[in-house]
Amino acid sequence: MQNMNLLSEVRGHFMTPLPRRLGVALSGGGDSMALLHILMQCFQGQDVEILAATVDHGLRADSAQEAQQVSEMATKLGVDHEVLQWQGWQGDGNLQDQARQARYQLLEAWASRNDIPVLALGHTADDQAETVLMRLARSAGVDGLSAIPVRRQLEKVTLLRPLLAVTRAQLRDYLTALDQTWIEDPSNHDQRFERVRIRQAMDLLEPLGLSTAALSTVAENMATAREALEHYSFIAARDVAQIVSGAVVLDQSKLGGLPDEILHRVLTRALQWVSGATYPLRRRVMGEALEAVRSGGSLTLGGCRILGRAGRVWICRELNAVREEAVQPGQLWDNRWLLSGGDPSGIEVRSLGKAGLLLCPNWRQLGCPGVVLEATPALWTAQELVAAPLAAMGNKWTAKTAKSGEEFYASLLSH
Ligand SMILES: Nc1ncnc2c1ncn2[C@@H]1O[C@H](COP(=O)(O)OP(=O)(O)OP(=O)(O)O)[C@@H](O)[C@H]1O
Repeated sequence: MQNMNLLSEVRGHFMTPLPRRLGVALSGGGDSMALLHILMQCFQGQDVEILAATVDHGLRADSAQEAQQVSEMATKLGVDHEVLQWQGWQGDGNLQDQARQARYQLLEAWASRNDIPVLALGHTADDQAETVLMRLARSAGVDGLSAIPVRRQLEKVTLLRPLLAVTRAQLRDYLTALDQTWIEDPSNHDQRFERVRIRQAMDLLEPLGLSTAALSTVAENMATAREALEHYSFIAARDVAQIVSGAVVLDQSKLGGLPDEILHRVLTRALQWVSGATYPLRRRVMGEALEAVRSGGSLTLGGCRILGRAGRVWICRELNAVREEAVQPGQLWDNRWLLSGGDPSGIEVRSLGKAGLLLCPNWRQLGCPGVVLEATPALWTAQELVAAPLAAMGNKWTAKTAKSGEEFYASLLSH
């Protein structure tokens, strides 16, 4: 790709009016350094201020020094730069995943603190192709194979990946022609990482026609298919699903006409929305759930209870999966219910695990009995579940469902 083409490819991702401020997630590697240079060239002489930030994960001995080096490179280019520190690693769980989530959170917070509406990331066509291969290895469906999106809307910031059609080699050539340097991350050669092994395997796949370009095209095709599926799932959800007291309730008589893929999407999102999980459940664990829903049966899955009752299928929270610290007076039962109007110091709420929730008066109301809400399938309304037992204990609470149905329908669309 010639320089001019490279610039117009990147420029083409920006709609007018241009953002007044543009953030760059700058790891200091070749991709994001090239991105910074290209954006500076694209918007030279225009009213777009470019700022950059680097996340120091603090996981390698020289990471702070490297972040400092990146900061100096940016400052030399006249770009305002900030190092964002991550100190959250507790030593257990999936390090890669936690580091990635933390990185995105820190970058998003930085952008929103600095009134930056668009944050550019340096993912390339190679990242896209590698991601498609990794997803193939997990037997992914349309969503997984659509891999890395060009654009994603977060609460206040749009993530933009304008280099997704550009290869890593093109970016290296571009930087070399400008006589610019970058930092090589040693973990890019660490065989323990799946991405590194996949990258090496690409050399063998290329002669078979499984090229970076071909795999990137698969991702593009899948992203188009995904959009169509989301559109129809959204329409289907509005028809078959209602939100009742924080539960998703499906009308079983309407499910027969739905293709498996559409029902799968509605159900996956329903389980994710009810449980509050960060990620949707994997496709391979959803088969049983689909069957239960179609047959009106019951099942516990992913922190939810699926309950067939009189022509309707309820997808509600499994009490046993609610963490104790998530249950608080005022915001009861991991944010399912909002309580207001009573005396917040007058009540204690405890999770009893399998047994249910215990609502008991504290020292101010000694003498009143506590109320145990059983975890066994009872399909309470907010009033029945919360306000009535509390009122019986002399507390004048009102309760309303904290989660809105619109939120659920919107969750079927990726933004
Ligand atoms: N430490 C960092 N600080 C700032 N930006 C970073 C950092 N690491 C990665 N990035 C940004 O993310 C882009 C992609 O890098 P990389 O492929 O390592 O990220 P990733 O987080 O694994 O990507 P994803 O999780 O989205 O697949 C980089 O080009 C850069 O824009």
